[in-house]
Amino acid sequence: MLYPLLCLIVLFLSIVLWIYHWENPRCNGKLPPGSMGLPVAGESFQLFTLQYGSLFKTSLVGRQIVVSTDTDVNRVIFQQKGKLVQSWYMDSFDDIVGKENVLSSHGFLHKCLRNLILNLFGSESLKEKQVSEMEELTSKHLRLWSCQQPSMIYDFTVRKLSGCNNEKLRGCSSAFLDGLISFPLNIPGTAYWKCLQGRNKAMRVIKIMLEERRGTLTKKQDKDFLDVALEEMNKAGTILSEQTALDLLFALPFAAFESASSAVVLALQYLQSNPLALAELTCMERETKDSGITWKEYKSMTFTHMVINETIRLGNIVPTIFRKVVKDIEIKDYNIPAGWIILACTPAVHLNPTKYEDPLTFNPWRWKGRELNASSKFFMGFGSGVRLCAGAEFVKQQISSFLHHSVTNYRWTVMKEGMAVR
Ligand code: HEM
Repeated sequence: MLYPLLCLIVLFLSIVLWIYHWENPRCNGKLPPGSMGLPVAGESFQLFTLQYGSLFKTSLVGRQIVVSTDTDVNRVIFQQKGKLVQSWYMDSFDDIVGKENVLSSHGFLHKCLRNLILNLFGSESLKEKQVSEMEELTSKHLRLWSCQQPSMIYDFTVRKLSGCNNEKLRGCSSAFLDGLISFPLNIPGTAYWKCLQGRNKAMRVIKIMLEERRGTLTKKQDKDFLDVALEEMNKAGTILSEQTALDLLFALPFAAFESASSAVVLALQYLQSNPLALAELTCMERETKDSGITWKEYKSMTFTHMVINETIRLGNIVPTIFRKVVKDIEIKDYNIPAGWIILACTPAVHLNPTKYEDPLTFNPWRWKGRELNASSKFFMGFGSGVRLCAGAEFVKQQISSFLHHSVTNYRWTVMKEGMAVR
């Protein structure tokens, strides 16, 4: 009788201790305010109603988390080069986009992947050549749009990566995109399962593309990502494995397509409801109206850049960025222990009325006289610091080309009202 009773008391005390530790996590200082919520579930269900100020602790799906909408804290975190914090994404995200994806990679591997991407998508490689390629493709796709074939951004990214438009690869994309943001339940029939199936199919196609290219590798001038990746993989002591290259080839078109197409659609929606902005965009003076836009012209399209920044500011395309704390951080009188996740909500500053007057209004003119860079203290739509979006210049150029052609050569009407949910 005594033994079961003792067991019950021990069990009870262990549960009480566990709940106490859950609510009062270990910390070498003061944690930010907030609550850890219920054991395990944390505050997953209340996240969007929490009100503890701009920096608070909580727990979401079993993780210890500090949420930051504080611009200074976010800036400090983004400037870190992996010593205090590391980029972090959920395991289910890594399962889908690949374990060695650029977003989750660190140190030398991250540097190597980032350089490979910037070689293709950074502003140096964009200049004249890309402007004309983009022009040609935009015009072609705008014509195709009348036949309902909107896949411009996806096709262009795949072309830059592999030199061709692979129909089979495009076929895998819809299943993949449906499941990218879904509950990670790998059971036949679920969106997540379909997504992993889509990934497997796409990876088989990409592997064949890489194999075919391996057999025909030549020293050509105009290299795509397959050429560059194979060259890098052939170097002695390289850190780039075949799997990493395949993961990158798989993930980039989707990353580019998802974000850039959202931005284009939002820009059109905002412009449609703001005739003054649409008129100003339409009457851009051209040196020679019949030829394509030059790099110099693209750089001087100030109002277009203002429209793009305003769209990204208002559009919340990337609502949060995650970092994992690798060494205790002292910040603003608080201590964030190693192992915790920081969820940096960059859009909070974009909608802060003290930084942007009447923040929910689409007003491209507010950017007059402000910096139009991809990142500044009050604009982090493309992230900031060492992980600043590697496709920022590329996507801005894509959107500029698209907006210019659609407003100068076409008129559009809204056929069915959509609703953007923030
Ligand atoms: C409007 C469109 C886009 C938005 C709003 C956007 C936003 C972002 C943000 C916020 C980050 C930082 C993530 C972090 O710090 O963890 C990021 C990273 C990245 N983006 Fe974009 N992005 C866009 C388009 C693109 C495109 C078209 C490409 C591909 C060419 C691309 C490639 C990347 C890559 C490779 C990274 C990782 C950089 C690194 O970790 O060093 N993005 N993007």
